[in-house]
Amino acid sequence: MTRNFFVGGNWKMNGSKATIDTITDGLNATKVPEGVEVVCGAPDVYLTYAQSKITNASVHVAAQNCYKEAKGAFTGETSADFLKDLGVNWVILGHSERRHVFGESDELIGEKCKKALETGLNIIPCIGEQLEEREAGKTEEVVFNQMKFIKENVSDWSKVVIAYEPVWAIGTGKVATPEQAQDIHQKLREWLKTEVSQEVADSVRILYGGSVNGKNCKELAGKPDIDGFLVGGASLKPEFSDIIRARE
Ligand SMILES: O=C[C@H](O)COP(=O)(O)O
Repeated sequence: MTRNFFVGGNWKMNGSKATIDTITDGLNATKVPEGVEVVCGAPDVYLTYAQSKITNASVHVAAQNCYKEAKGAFTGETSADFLKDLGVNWVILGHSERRHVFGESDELIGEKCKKALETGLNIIPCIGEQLEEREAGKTEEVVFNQMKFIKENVSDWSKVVIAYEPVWAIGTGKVATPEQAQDIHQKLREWLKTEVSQEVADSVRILYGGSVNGKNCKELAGKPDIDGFLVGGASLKPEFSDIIRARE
């Protein structure tokens, strides 16, 4: 089964109109290989601005989070319905910074996945172990448990792209080795086969995230169960174009 290569950028809480102009100029000038999907997670306040600047038909805009309710007294939150209304069809959910800086639980992330899918969005749910958990030999236990809460809330797997991001590799410059990443990706695919179906295990894209850059992307992209990346820091830089073309 061929899974189209997928490159997500996560700008996190970075940017300004001026820097978005530079980033989107780069994206618009990038020849995205056929079949490759590119989605960039912009801060909410810049979603419409980023959309207005992207002319490359292969590049789409994502939100970095949304809430589990459609509307109401939830000051400061963004609903999946708002995103849909703006024509934003992708949302990153359960990023490690949402989990560990803002204390989002597996339950809440599951509810957000459910609501976003019901609203018609495509979702990029994120999972990944912390350093102590890896060192304690608990990586599989942690990521399978995170997957359980996602699975219980997924109605349509064709709208899901999973991002495996070991927390110790995020923003640290300490990338997982291609073997470490492949090992967990392959185990996640096995888990999907057992817990969901062979078809879903074969078709769902599993991205790697954590210190991906223009130099290390090719070797990671060569691994059979790595279907793309979720890129933080390097998605703000010109090297993001090299990552988009990592399989060439
Ligand atoms: O969502 C992206 C990840 O947090 C990776 O960030 P990074 O590429 O800066 O390590």
